Amino acid sequence: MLENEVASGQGIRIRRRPPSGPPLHYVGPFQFRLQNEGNTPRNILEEIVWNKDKEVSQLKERKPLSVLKKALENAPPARDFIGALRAANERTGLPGLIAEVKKASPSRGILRENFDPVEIAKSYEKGGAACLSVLTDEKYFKGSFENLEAIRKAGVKCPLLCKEFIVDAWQLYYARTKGADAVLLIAAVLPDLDIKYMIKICKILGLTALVEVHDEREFDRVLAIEGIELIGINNRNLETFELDISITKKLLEGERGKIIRERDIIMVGESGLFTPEDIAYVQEAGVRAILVGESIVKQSDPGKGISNLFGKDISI
Ligand SMILES: O=P(O)(O)OC[C@@H](O)[C@@H](O)c1c[nH]c2ccccc12
Repeated sequence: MLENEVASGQGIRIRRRPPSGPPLHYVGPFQFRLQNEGNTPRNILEEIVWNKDKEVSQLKERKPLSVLKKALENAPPARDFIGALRAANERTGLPGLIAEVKKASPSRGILRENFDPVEIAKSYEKGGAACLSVLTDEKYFKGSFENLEAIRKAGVKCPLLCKEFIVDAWQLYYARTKGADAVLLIAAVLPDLDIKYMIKICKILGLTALVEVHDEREFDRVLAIEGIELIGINNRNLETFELDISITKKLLEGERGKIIRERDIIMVGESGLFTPEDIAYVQEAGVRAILVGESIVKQSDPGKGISNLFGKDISI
Protein backbone atom coordinates (compact mmCIF):
# COMPACT_ATOMS: atom_id res chain seq x y z
CA MET A 1 0.00 0.00 0.00
CA LEU A 2 1.41 3.34 -1.10
CA GLU A 3 -0.28 5.03 1.87
CA ASN A 4 1.84 3.00 4.29
CA GLU A 5 5.03 3.76 2.40
CA VAL A 6 4.42 7.51 2.59
CA ALA A 7 3.70 7.20 6.32
CA SER A 8 6.76 5.10 7.06
CA GLY A 9 8.89 7.64 5.18
CA GLN A 10 7.79 10.12 7.87
CA GLY A 11 8.76 7.73 10.66
CA ILE A 12 5.16 6.63 11.28
CA ARG A 13 5.16 3.01 12.44
CA ILE A 14 1.39 2.60 12.49
CA ARG A 15 0.24 0.98 9.23
CA ARG A 16 -3.28 1.31 7.87
CA ARG A 17 -5.50 -1.71 7.67
CA PRO A 18 -4.99 -3.96 4.66
CA PRO A 19 -8.05 -3.54 2.39
CA SER A 20 -8.72 -7.27 2.56
CA GLY A 21 -8.90 -7.03 6.36
CA PRO A 22 -7.04 -9.27 8.74
CA PRO A 23 -7.51 -12.98 8.00
CA LEU A 24 -10.23 -14.73 9.98
CA HIS A 25 -8.02 -17.60 10.98
CA TYR A 26 -4.53 -18.81 10.37
CA VAL A 27 -3.81 -22.09 8.74
CA GLY A 28 -0.65 -23.96 9.65
CA PRO A 29 2.54 -22.65 8.16
CA PHE A 30 0.82 -19.67 6.58
CA GLN A 31 0.57 -17.94 9.93
CA PHE A 32 4.18 -16.85 9.88
CA ARG A 33 3.98 -15.63 6.33
CA LEU A 34 0.72 -13.73 6.87
CA GLN A 35 2.04 -11.96 9.94
CA ASN A 36 5.01 -10.80 8.04
CA GLU A 37 2.93 -9.65 5.15
CA GLY A 38 1.24 -7.22 7.47
CA ASN A 39 -2.09 -8.83 8.08
CA THR A 40 -1.85 -8.74 11.87
CA PRO A 41 -1.67 -5.53 13.93
CA ARG A 42 1.73 -5.15 15.52
CA ASN A 43 0.65 -3.28 18.64
CA ILE A 44 -2.43 -1.94 20.42
CA LEU A 45 -2.45 1.44 18.64
CA GLU A 46 -2.33 -0.28 15.28
CA GLU A 47 -5.15 -2.59 16.33
CA ILE A 48 -7.28 0.38 17.46
CA VAL A 49 -6.63 2.22 14.20
CA TRP A 50 -7.54 -0.80 12.06
CA ASN A 51 -10.69 -1.25 14.02
CA LYS A 52 -11.50 2.43 13.69
CA ASP A 53 -11.03 2.33 9.92
CA LYS A 54 -13.61 -0.42 9.74
CA GLU A 55 -16.00 1.28 12.14
CA VAL A 56 -15.84 4.58 10.25
CA SER A 57 -16.44 3.00 6.86
CA GLN A 58 -19.62 1.42 8.25
CA LEU A 59 -20.84 4.59 9.99
CA LYS A 60 -20.17 6.60 6.86
CA GLU A 61 -22.56 4.46 4.87
CA ARG A 62 -25.34 5.24 7.30
CA LYS A 63 -24.53 8.94 7.56
CA PRO A 64 -22.85 10.22 4.43
CA LEU A 65 -21.03 13.54 4.51
CA SER A 66 -23.92 15.32 2.78
CA VAL A 67 -26.21 14.39 5.69
CA LEU A 68 -23.69 15.61 8.26
CA LYS A 69 -23.19 18.88 6.39
CA LYS A 70 -26.92 19.46 6.40
CA ALA A 71 -27.08 18.80 10.16
CA LEU A 72 -24.35 21.38 10.71
CA GLU A 73 -26.29 24.17 9.07
CA ASN A 74 -28.30 24.76 12.23
CA ALA A 75 -25.74 23.63 14.81
CA PRO A 76 -24.74 26.12 17.52
CA PRO A 77 -21.19 27.42 16.97
CA ALA A 78 -18.21 25.71 18.58
CA ARG A 79 -16.84 27.15 21.82
CA ASP A 80 -13.39 28.68 22.15
CA PHE A 81 -11.27 25.80 23.47
CA ILE A 82 -7.92 27.61 23.42
CA GLY A 83 -9.46 30.78 24.85
CA ALA A 84 -10.76 28.80 27.82
CA LEU A 85 -7.31 27.28 28.45
CA ARG A 86 -5.57 30.66 28.23
CA ALA A 87 -8.13 32.30 30.54
CA ALA A 88 -7.74 29.53 33.15
CA ASN A 89 -3.96 29.76 32.97
CA GLU A 90 -4.07 33.53 33.46
CA ARG A 91 -6.62 33.33 36.24
CA THR A 92 -4.88 30.69 38.35
CA GLY A 93 -1.24 31.00 37.31
CA LEU A 94 -1.38 27.20 36.86
CA PRO A 95 -1.82 25.13 33.70
CA GLY A 96 -5.41 25.20 32.39
CA LEU A 97 -7.04 21.83 33.02
CA ILE A 98 -8.62 19.61 30.39
CA ALA A 99 -10.40 17.06 32.60
CA GLU A 100 -11.09 13.73 30.96
CA VAL A 101 -14.35 11.77 31.19
CA LYS A 102 -12.82 8.30 30.90
CA LYS A 103 -14.34 5.05 32.04
CA ALA A 104 -11.60 2.64 31.03
CA SER A 105 -8.45 2.26 28.97
CA PRO A 106 -6.58 -0.67 27.46
CA SER A 107 -3.60 0.00 29.73
CA ARG A 108 -5.50 0.52 33.02
CA GLY A 109 -8.73 -1.44 32.60
CA ILE A 110 -11.89 -0.08 34.28
CA LEU A 111 -11.11 3.18 36.09
CA ARG A 112 -14.55 3.81 37.55
CA GLU A 113 -17.40 1.38 38.03
CA ASN A 114 -20.38 3.67 38.69
CA PHE A 115 -19.82 5.88 35.71
CA ASP A 116 -22.28 8.71 35.09
CA PRO A 117 -20.64 10.90 32.41
CA VAL A 118 -22.88 13.93 32.97
CA GLU A 119 -22.40 13.87 36.73
CA ILE A 120 -18.62 13.57 36.31
CA ALA A 121 -18.57 16.42 33.78
CA LYS A 122 -20.55 18.70 36.07
CA SER A 123 -18.30 17.86 38.98
CA TYR A 124 -15.21 18.68 36.89
CA GLU A 125 -16.70 22.01 35.81
CA LYS A 126 -17.55 22.90 39.39
CA GLY A 127 -14.03 21.90 40.45
CA GLY A 128 -12.46 24.44 38.07
CA ALA A 129 -11.72 22.52 34.85
CA ALA A 130 -11.25 24.87 31.87
CA CYS A 131 -12.24 22.28 29.27
CA LEU A 132 -13.38 18.66 29.21
CA SER A 133 -12.17 15.71 27.17
CA VAL A 134 -14.74 13.00 26.43
CA LEU A 135 -13.62 9.57 25.23
CA THR A 136 -15.88 8.43 22.41
CA ASP A 137 -14.20 5.14 21.45
CA GLU A 138 -16.43 2.31 22.65
CA LYS A 139 -14.39 -0.79 22.06
CA TYR A 140 -11.17 0.09 23.89
CA PHE A 141 -12.15 2.97 26.21
CA LYS A 142 -15.82 2.26 26.94
CA GLY A 143 -16.75 5.74 25.79
CA SER A 144 -19.43 6.92 23.37
CA PHE A 145 -20.74 9.77 21.28
CA GLU A 146 -23.90 9.55 23.39
CA ASN A 147 -21.78 10.61 26.37
CA LEU A 148 -20.45 13.59 24.43
CA GLU A 149 -23.92 14.63 23.32
CA ALA A 150 -25.41 14.13 26.78
CA ILE A 151 -22.74 16.31 28.38
CA ARG A 152 -23.28 19.03 25.77
CA LYS A 153 -27.03 18.92 26.26
CA ALA A 154 -26.82 18.95 30.07
CA GLY A 155 -25.79 22.60 30.04
CA VAL A 156 -22.09 22.12 30.79
CA LYS A 157 -20.32 25.27 29.60
CA CYS A 158 -16.72 24.03 29.32
CA PRO A 159 -15.58 23.50 25.72
CA LEU A 160 -15.48 19.78 24.84
CA LEU A 161 -12.70 17.78 23.22
CA CYS A 162 -13.88 14.71 21.32
CA LYS A 163 -11.26 12.14 22.33
CA GLU A 164 -11.29 9.84 19.35
CA PHE A 165 -8.89 8.09 17.00
CA ILE A 166 -9.37 10.21 13.89
CA VAL A 167 -8.41 8.40 10.71
CA ASP A 168 -10.82 10.06 8.25
CA ALA A 169 -11.96 13.67 7.76
CA TRP A 170 -15.56 12.44 7.92
CA GLN A 171 -15.06 12.00 11.68
CA LEU A 172 -14.42 15.74 12.08
CA TYR A 173 -17.88 16.54 10.72
CA TYR A 174 -19.40 13.77 12.81
CA ALA A 175 -17.73 15.05 16.01
CA ARG A 176 -19.05 18.57 15.31
CA THR A 177 -22.61 17.31 14.83
CA LYS A 178 -22.33 15.61 18.23
CA GLY A 179 -21.33 18.85 19.97
CA ALA A 180 -17.53 18.71 19.96
CA ASP A 181 -15.56 21.98 20.09
CA ALA A 182 -12.16 20.33 19.62
CA VAL A 183 -10.71 17.10 18.26
CA LEU A 184 -7.51 15.13 18.75
CA LEU A 185 -5.16 14.45 15.83
CA ILE A 186 -2.45 11.89 16.62
CA ALA A 187 0.84 12.41 14.77
CA ALA A 188 1.81 8.76 15.32
CA VAL A 189 -1.18 7.81 13.15
CA LEU A 190 -1.57 10.60 10.60
CA PRO A 191 0.89 11.55 7.86
CA ASP A 192 1.69 15.26 7.38
CA LEU A 193 -0.65 15.71 4.46
CA ASP A 194 -3.59 14.30 6.45
CA ILE A 195 -2.82 16.60 9.39
CA LYS A 196 -2.64 19.62 7.07
CA TYR A 197 -5.89 18.73 5.36
CA MET A 198 -7.70 17.98 8.62
CA ILE A 199 -6.50 21.24 10.19
CA LYS A 200 -8.04 23.12 7.27
CA ILE A 201 -11.34 21.33 7.72
CA CYS A 202 -11.25 21.97 11.47
CA LYS A 203 -10.86 25.70 10.76
CA ILE A 204 -13.85 25.64 8.41
CA LEU A 205 -15.94 23.83 11.05
CA GLY A 206 -14.74 26.06 13.90
CA LEU A 207 -13.13 23.06 15.63
CA THR A 208 -9.87 23.40 17.53
CA ALA A 209 -7.29 20.75 16.69
CA LEU A 210 -5.16 19.35 19.49
CA VAL A 211 -2.26 17.70 17.71
CA GLU A 212 -0.60 15.01 19.79
CA VAL A 213 3.07 14.04 19.66
CA HIS A 214 5.21 11.66 21.66
CA ASP A 215 8.76 12.06 20.35
CA GLU A 216 11.11 14.55 18.70
CA ARG A 217 10.45 13.40 15.19
CA GLU A 218 6.66 13.76 15.54
CA PHE A 219 7.11 17.14 17.22
CA ASP A 220 9.32 18.42 14.39
CA ARG A 221 6.86 17.20 11.76
CA VAL A 222 4.04 19.03 13.50
CA LEU A 223 6.08 22.22 13.97
CA ALA A 224 6.65 22.28 10.21
CA ILE A 225 2.89 22.49 9.58
CA GLU A 226 1.34 25.94 9.31
CA GLY A 227 -1.54 27.08 11.47
CA ILE A 228 -0.97 24.82 14.49
CA GLU A 229 -2.04 26.49 17.72
CA LEU A 230 -2.33 23.67 20.24
CA ILE A 231 0.07 20.74 20.65
CA GLY A 232 -0.13 17.96 23.23
CA ILE A 233 2.79 15.90 24.43
CA ASN A 234 1.56 12.47 25.43
CA ASN A 235 3.75 11.07 28.19
CA ARG A 236 2.34 7.65 27.39
CA ASN A 237 3.62 5.70 24.40
CA LEU A 238 0.44 4.42 22.77
CA GLU A 239 2.25 1.45 21.24
CA THR A 240 3.78 0.12 24.46
CA PHE A 241 1.82 1.97 27.23
CA GLU A 242 5.12 3.07 28.76
CA LEU A 243 4.61 6.22 30.81
CA ASP A 244 7.30 8.83 31.52
CA ILE A 245 6.49 12.47 32.34
CA SER A 246 10.07 13.55 31.62
CA ILE A 247 9.11 13.24 27.94
CA THR A 248 7.27 16.57 28.23
CA LYS A 249 10.41 18.18 29.61
CA LYS A 250 12.74 16.57 27.08
CA LEU A 251 10.67 17.70 24.08
CA LEU A 252 10.39 21.30 25.27
CA GLU A 253 14.07 21.83 25.91
CA GLY A 254 16.24 23.94 23.62
CA GLU A 255 15.26 25.01 20.11
CA ARG A 256 11.78 23.45 20.13
CA GLY A 257 10.81 25.28 23.31
CA LYS A 258 12.03 28.52 21.74
CA ILE A 259 9.89 28.00 18.64
CA ILE A 260 6.84 27.32 20.80
CA ARG A 261 7.33 30.54 22.75
CA GLU A 262 7.95 32.60 19.61
CA ARG A 263 4.79 31.31 17.95
CA ASP A 264 2.77 31.45 21.17
CA ILE A 265 1.62 27.85 20.71
CA ILE A 266 -0.17 26.42 23.76
CA MET A 267 1.45 23.17 24.90
CA VAL A 268 -0.57 20.53 26.73
CA GLY A 269 1.08 18.00 29.05
CA GLU A 270 -0.87 14.74 28.69
CA SER A 271 -1.14 11.56 30.77
CA GLY A 272 0.36 10.28 33.98
CA LEU A 273 -0.12 13.44 36.06
CA PHE A 274 -1.13 12.66 39.65
CA THR A 275 0.31 15.18 42.15
CA PRO A 276 0.94 18.92 42.61
CA GLU A 277 4.63 18.06 42.07
CA ASP A 278 3.82 16.51 38.68
CA ILE A 279 1.92 19.67 37.71
CA ALA A 280 4.79 21.92 38.81
CA TYR A 281 7.25 19.74 36.87
CA VAL A 282 5.40 19.99 33.52
CA GLN A 283 4.59 23.66 34.07
CA GLU A 284 8.28 24.34 34.63
CA ALA A 285 8.95 22.46 31.38
CA GLY A 286 6.73 24.97 29.54
CA VAL A 287 3.17 23.66 29.33
CA ARG A 288 0.24 26.03 29.85
CA ALA A 289 -2.37 23.29 29.90
CA ILE A 290 -2.68 19.69 31.09
CA LEU A 291 -4.87 16.76 30.13
CA VAL A 292 -5.74 14.51 33.06
CA GLY A 293 -7.95 11.46 33.32
CA GLU A 294 -7.08 8.64 35.69
CA SER A 295 -6.05 10.58 38.79
CA ILE A 296 -9.30 12.61 38.92
CA VAL A 297 -11.88 10.26 37.40
CA LYS A 298 -11.09 7.65 40.04
CA GLN A 299 -12.06 9.94 42.97
CA SER A 300 -15.55 9.53 44.41
CA ASP A 301 -15.92 13.30 43.97
CA PRO A 302 -14.03 14.10 40.74
CA GLY A 303 -14.28 17.86 41.34
CA LYS A 304 -12.52 17.47 44.70
CA GLY A 305 -10.04 15.26 42.87
CA ILE A 306 -9.04 18.39 40.96
CA SER A 307 -8.20 20.20 44.22
CA ASN A 308 -6.11 17.21 45.31
CA LEU A 309 -4.32 17.16 41.96
CA PHE A 310 -3.37 20.85 42.15
CA GLY A 311 -2.89 20.92 45.92
CA LYS A 312 -5.42 23.76 46.10
CA ASP A 313 -8.92 24.76 45.10
CA ILE A 314 -8.67 26.19 41.58
CA SER A 315 -12.41 26.84 41.20
CA ILE A 316 -12.21 30.29 42.77
O1 LIG B 1 -5.54 9.00 32.37
P1 LIG B 1 -4.33 9.84 32.21
O2 LIG B 1 -3.04 9.09 32.40
O3 LIG B 1 -4.40 11.08 33.06
O4 LIG B 1 -4.30 10.33 30.66
C1 LIG B 1 -5.28 11.19 30.12
C2 LIG B 1 -5.04 11.36 28.61
O5 LIG B 1 -3.82 12.00 28.44
C3 LIG B 1 -5.04 10.02 27.88
O6 LIG B 1 -6.30 9.45 28.04
C4 LIG B 1 -4.72 10.13 26.40
C5 LIG B 1 -3.87 11.00 25.81
N1 LIG B 1 -3.81 10.84 24.48
C6 LIG B 1 -4.63 9.82 24.15
C7 LIG B 1 -4.94 9.27 22.91
C8 LIG B 1 -5.85 8.26 22.86
C9 LIG B 1 -6.44 7.75 24.03
C10 LIG B 1 -6.14 8.29 25.26
C11 LIG B 1 -5.23 9.32 25.34
